[in-house]
Amino acid sequence: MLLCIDTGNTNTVFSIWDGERFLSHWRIATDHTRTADEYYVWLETLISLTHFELDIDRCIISSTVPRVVFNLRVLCNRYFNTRPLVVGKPDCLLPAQPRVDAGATVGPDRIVNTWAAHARHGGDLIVVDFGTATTFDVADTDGAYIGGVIAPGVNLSLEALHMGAASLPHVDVTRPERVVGTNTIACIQSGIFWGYIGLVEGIIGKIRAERARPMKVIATGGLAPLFEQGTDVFDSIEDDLTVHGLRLIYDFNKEAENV
Ligand SMILES: Nc1ncnc2c1ncn2[C@@H]1O[C@H](COP(=O)(O)OP(=O)(O)OP(=O)(O)O)[C@@H](O)[C@H]1O
Ligand SMILES: CC(C)(CO)[C@@H](O)C(=O)NCCC(=O)O
Ligand SMILES: [K+]
Repeated sequence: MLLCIDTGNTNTVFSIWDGERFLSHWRIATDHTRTADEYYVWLETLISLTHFELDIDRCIISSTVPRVVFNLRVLCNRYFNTRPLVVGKPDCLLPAQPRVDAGATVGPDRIVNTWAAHARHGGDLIVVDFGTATTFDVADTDGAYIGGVIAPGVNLSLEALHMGAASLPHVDVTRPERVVGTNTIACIQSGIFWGYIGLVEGIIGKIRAERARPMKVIATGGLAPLFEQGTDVFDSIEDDLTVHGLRLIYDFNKEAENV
């Protein structure tokens, strides 16, 4: 079985692929101090609550937090007796190379999202990921990442407002009934919800104008279903996009006899 690990700046998702389907999607807060032993105890407990055998012998990692990779490697080596593929490292082959400025690095999650969306939909695409950051990844017709946009994430913006303004409370993001709020919380919720709708629609419109071609828009990340309620720019919402891409990239390396 293949263990796919997707580490974002806020959360890390562990998913187990049995060759035909994902058996699990388990989430833990990203914390660079967590040790391999801690990951294993947590994973083993969750696995013991299911009906399947612990049979992991392969592993692939995407991490936007460089510091956690060391302990994840130790987890794979020590407990699953396998050397993991790490997206973005030279020994992990990519089905399509990012076409960006010489020497520029691209977040591995963005490379993985782009390839996953390409495999599912083909053609020119924009992937919108509502994670810690709100990112837009542009895929060329061959599925290569060719650039994008990074904006502050929804929860980060809410937190910044609360931190920077003495009288503004922390509020949860939700779709407000009206645009014009009649209390502080409703005003903030409107600013965030309709503000991000405007940001997403505006950026997608500008990318389409710049690229001058039709592009499908695929949305992912925990907040995608909420924002879908305020716009019709998304062609599809896919909550498993990153781990799906990890599985595809692992298979690509296997076919190339790189693992
Ligand atoms: N209605 C909601 N209000 C606030 N947060 C929500 C809501 N629905 C989902 N979420 C958040 O979405 C998150 C899951 O999204 P996702 O995994 O894409 O992002 P993340 O884990 O925050 O970011 P990253 O992947 O960068 O670590 C959960 O942590 C959850 O807090
Ligand atoms: C933009 C984030 C934080 C989104 O998770 C991540 O992809 C990242 O750290 N990227 C590095 C810079 C880049 O992608 O251009
Ligand atoms: K993510």
